[in-house]
Amino acid sequence: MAESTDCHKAQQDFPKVLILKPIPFINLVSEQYFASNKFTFLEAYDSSLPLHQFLSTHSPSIKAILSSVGAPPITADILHLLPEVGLVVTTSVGLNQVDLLECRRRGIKVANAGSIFSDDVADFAVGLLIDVLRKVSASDGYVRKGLWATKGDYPLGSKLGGKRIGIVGLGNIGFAVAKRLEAFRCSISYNSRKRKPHVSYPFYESVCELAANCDVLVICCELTDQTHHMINKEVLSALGKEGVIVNIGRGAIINEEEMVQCLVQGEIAGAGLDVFENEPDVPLELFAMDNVVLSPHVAVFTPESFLRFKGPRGWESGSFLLK
Ligand SMILES: O=CC(=O)O
Repeated sequence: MAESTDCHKAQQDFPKVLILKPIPFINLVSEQYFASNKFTFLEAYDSSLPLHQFLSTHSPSIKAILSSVGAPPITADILHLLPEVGLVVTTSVGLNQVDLLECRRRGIKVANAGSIFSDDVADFAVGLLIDVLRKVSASDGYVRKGLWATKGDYPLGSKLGGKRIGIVGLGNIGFAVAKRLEAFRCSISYNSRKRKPHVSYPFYESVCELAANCDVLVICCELTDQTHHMINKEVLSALGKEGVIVNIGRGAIINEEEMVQCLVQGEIAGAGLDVFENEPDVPLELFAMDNVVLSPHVAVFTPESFLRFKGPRGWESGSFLLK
């Protein structure tokens, strides 16, 4: 009994790490993760207290925040309630849910998943593109509904090789997508915040010009104030009636309403979408379109990548990059 009380006391002294929403797929590592002997995890989502009250109650002991894809935003208001926080870590690549300016202002360190899942996301982007062009999911549905036998052959898809691919955001993921599509004999060009001096792919300063010179746009950039709704009707019209868009970045980089309109009116040919503006809500119009492939934000990583970066003593140092 004394031992368990001591143990309980010792645990109370561990630095507290706040979690605002269950970490997706944490079952991949869960037992060791929650048995940490270095931290106590405080799961705000399990508390019956309203969030602000929960945070005020625990605020002196919360030293770090663990975030993830789809977690509530870590705003200046939340950070204001947590004066002892010195570190925010997210299992995601995207940092759009973290107020980075406020973190910088307060000297809070921020770490994300860096490039450890880039291959997985890039594989998925190529998968979505092949699916849209060659109608893999649509023809699967055709066979399953028994329509092959009653209605005959399904329309053929379009060839990937030779397509002009525009990568929007040539970071780790964008580059991994480009390398894969080069192997399919596609030609690559890109738009990024800045021209990359060591990259020979043609660079377009304007995303609209990139779209006008491509058959496919693959959205790989971060969601920021600058990229919010950057892909709008004008860009999609420039991509044109034969054009296809793939999004594995964040839903709100595309003006979803305008994209749906373009798809409904046949102003672009198709879309492969892993991310949406208001996840998990997906515009209903898309459900009826067999030129659109939908997935529920799963490009993110595979169990293999997740486990590869966990050594016998937990996460290997260097897996998560400090920003
Ligand atoms: O969307 C996934 C991520 O940001 O890791």
